[in-house]
Amino acid sequence: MGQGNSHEGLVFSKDPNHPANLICSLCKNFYTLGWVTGTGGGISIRHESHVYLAPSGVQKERITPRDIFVMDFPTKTYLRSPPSLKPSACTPLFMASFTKRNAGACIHTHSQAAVLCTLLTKGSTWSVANVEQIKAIPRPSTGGYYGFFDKLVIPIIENTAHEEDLTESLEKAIDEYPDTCAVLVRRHGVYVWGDTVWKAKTQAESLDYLFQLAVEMVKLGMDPAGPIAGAE
Ligand SMILES: CSC[C@@H](O)[C@@H](O)C(=O)COP(=O)(O)O
Ligand SMILES: [Zn+2]
Repeated sequence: MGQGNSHEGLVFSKDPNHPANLICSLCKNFYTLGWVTGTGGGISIRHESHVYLAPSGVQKERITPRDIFVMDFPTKTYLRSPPSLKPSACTPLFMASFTKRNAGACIHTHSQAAVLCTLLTKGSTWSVANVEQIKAIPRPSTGGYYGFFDKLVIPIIENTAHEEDLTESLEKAIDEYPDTCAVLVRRHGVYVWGDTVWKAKTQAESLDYLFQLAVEMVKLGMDPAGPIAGAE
């Protein structure tokens, strides 16, 4: 065991639902979806007072629990730092969802559909309406979820040279869009969070479905946020 691995109990568990195991299995899953290819993207999980983070610049689908960083959430100090690795550059962005929204997990993808949706508009939001999958997206102001006839609006922030420099604009978007569970990053990807890791996953999947659908709709000359044809 190298230096920095003194807290093995924090990451080694036979439980497949232990956050350190989940980060590894979900990254494999996300890799097959094209969300975390070429080291981009990732996921962080907050469980009780601990935040679990992947290392930076590594092939995310090959991470093992040995590589996982653990932060003490109240003090923001690292309890476990694997030697020769740095925590994900997305850490301050994941932390924004934990501190501002009390999220239990935050997923960052480099999904091409997400990137394309940021290129379909020069504006600061992306919208979709009247699609069944919208109903999987929570709407905190109502205490429930979006309805089929609602318009879902996701803020878009501009990309920066370095991931951590996105923090201020992501925090601003979270404040300005209290109903959003995601922020798109132009020419880069999306951050999606949820109350639990499973909610974050279903919300990220639902949003990616909507991003892919919207791209196809635009190719067919349809407006993803427009009214239902014939119902105007
Ligand atoms: C392909 S490099 C991508 C990184 O710059 C960044 O955008 C990213 O999503 C992952 O950062 P990382 O520090 O590897 O967790
Ligand atoms: Zn990224």
